[in-house]
Amino acid sequence: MWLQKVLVPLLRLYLCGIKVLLYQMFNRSFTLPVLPEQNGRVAIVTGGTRGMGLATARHLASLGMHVIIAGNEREEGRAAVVDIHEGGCEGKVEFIFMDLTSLKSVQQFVEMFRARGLPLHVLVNNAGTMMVPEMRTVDGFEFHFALNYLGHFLLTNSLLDILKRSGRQGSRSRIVNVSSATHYAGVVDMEDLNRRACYSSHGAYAQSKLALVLFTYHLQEQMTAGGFPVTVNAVDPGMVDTALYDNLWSLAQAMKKPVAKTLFRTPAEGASTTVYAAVASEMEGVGGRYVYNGRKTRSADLSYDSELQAELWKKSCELAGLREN
Ligand SMILES: NC(=O)c1ccc[n+]([C@@H]2O[C@H](COP(=O)([O-])OP(=O)(O)OC[C@H]3O[C@@H](n4cnc5c(N)ncnc54)[C@H](O)[C@@H]3O)[C@@H](O)[C@H]2O)c1
Repeated sequence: MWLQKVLVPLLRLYLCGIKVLLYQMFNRSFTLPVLPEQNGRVAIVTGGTRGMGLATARHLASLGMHVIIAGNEREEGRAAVVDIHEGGCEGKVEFIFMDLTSLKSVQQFVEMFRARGLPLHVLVNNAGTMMVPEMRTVDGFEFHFALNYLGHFLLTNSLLDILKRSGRQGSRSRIVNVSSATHYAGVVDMEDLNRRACYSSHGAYAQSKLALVLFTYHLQEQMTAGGFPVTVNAVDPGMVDTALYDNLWSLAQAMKKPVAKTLFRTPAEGASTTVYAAVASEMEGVGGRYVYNGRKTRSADLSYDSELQAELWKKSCELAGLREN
């Protein structure tokens, strides 16, 4: 059990990391094309207070977008807003509190957003955590599963009617789910989504990122079937030097530092694929893709399993207290 649930996910995850680093050693970061102005359009970026979320929020605001940063760190949120405004961006930026580890907090954020009566053109599900020790959220869910996946599942579904209303043929609303190459090492354990049997932080992180890809494909299918003007894509930013690695074991931290300096991407480079999926003209009408380094890439074989997609969707509705549609 330990071998299969702890050691194997750990080795698979580090193997994924090595592959990404080798790629980054020989390939430059993706360069964004010229992006269209976004004046009058509205975006929500979860976890936009630092790292790639902040870089994404800054870039979208520089295009004239009204950006709402949703996060659980108020001080960091205020500082992010000041930082973006001081950079002389074109758009409006604000921070609204939302803790993705609490379903109630997500619902309160949605209520607050609805009360504003704003449209929503871009939703970037970026917030995340990695390799936290075994912990439960206030709702009793495993931390990675709740924060990286289930909170975003509830947020997206709760905002879907606004996204549908805000999109048009030729100018669809866009949902961008920030996944990771670690999803290739992931397994979704439908019998034990909360990983109670034998906890591995590596396995839990990889599962949450695979769940996001399964969710992306299933939701896109629903949008296409219903003829709704909304597209959904998953993006993979590569390995990026951010606070995400703060929970690594101390030995791994020490080894990471020199490697990160030379081979990791900067937050702005990492955010470029997210920004591309969120606003590039080339991505208009394009959905159900896994985008890496600005290109459509094949995701893990498991992620295309439509039965697993549907099963996860059904279970997620139950867990998040949503009615299945
Ligand atoms: N850094 C990498 O190498 C890398 C690689 C692949 C994917 N990713 C993904 O990119 C995304 C952004 O990560 P990053 O690298 O910029 O890390 P980061 O730690 O700098 O940013 C994470 C963001 O999530 C927010 N967050 C954390 N807990 C939250 C909660 N409970 N509620 C709301 N927001 C919360 C943080 O406040 C922060 O703004 C994550 O989803 C991560 O899994 C990162």
